[in-house]
Amino acid sequence: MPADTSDYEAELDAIFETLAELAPEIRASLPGRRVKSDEVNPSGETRLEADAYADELIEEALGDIDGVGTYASEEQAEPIDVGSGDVSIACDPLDGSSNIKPNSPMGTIIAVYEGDLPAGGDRLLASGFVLFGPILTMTVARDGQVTEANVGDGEIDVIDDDVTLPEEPTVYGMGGRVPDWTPGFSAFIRAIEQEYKLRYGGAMVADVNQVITYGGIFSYPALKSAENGKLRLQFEGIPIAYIIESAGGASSDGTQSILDVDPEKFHQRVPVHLGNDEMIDRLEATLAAHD
Ligand SMILES: O=P(O)(O)OC[C@H]1O[C@](O)(COP(=O)(O)O)[C@@H](O)[C@@H]1O
Ligand SMILES: [Mg+2]
Ligand SMILES: [Mg+2]
Repeated sequence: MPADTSDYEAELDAIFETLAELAPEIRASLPGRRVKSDEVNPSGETRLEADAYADELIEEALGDIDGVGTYASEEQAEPIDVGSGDVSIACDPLDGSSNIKPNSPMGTIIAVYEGDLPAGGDRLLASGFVLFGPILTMTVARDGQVTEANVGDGEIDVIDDDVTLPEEPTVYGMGGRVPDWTPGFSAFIRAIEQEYKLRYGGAMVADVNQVITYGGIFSYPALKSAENGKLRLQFEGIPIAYIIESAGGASSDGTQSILDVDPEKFHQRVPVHLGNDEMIDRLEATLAAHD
């Protein structure tokens, strides 16, 4: 169960209003920043100039909000003290940033936690993502409710105040090389590919938004070469799991909700499965049968 938000309404309002204001600014900064920098992030990935720029912009704006004490980013080794206050923000400034080169969609993810990091789903106050697609949108989960808004002009213009996964799933998308999948995960995909359409673009927020829109499942699974997969718990796993669960779906690390995973390390990775309840149940059952 995520944390009680009643003492943090003002901070949450300010955080999401500020993120909406930043969205067009981040988008406008992208065309000139498609090249790689010579830096490597804490997960060992080469940063793009766009990753670094978006991170600075977000740290400055969200770090300035009253009540926000800590800003942490996938792009930085340690959380940063940005003021006094009990609210910590964990951010993936650009999710799927390798998509900038082919000009494909990507996003920004934020998780708002109560207290110090690393934190688990029980200390999450709210989460959201901006999707830099043909339309600039922001999807926010707060108090168990998901809203989608247009933020193209920096204002929150709500399109849907009760985003819910469709009951009939139709799409699936998953990361990792096929020979690197575990036997259980391969068996699950072999079964569902008979029924559903493949949709995978390489940016979690965009791939997850396909699932939110059409119903289905998104996975970045445990791999033979990496038992915790690729995605990071604080910055990607927990915030998106909360959005999917609040929209009536389910999340799993293979055996339990991602919101129940123990946060041990700041840049910890976690296998991620998100989608309609029955597909997550079927996945967990197939993985258990191949254990
Ligand atoms: O290139 P792969 O292995 O399919 O990985 C894609 C996954 O990696 C990510 O791009 C990781 O995010 P970052 O760009 O923030 O590192 C996810 O958005 C996406 O699901
Ligand atoms: Mg990411
Ligand atoms: Mg990123």
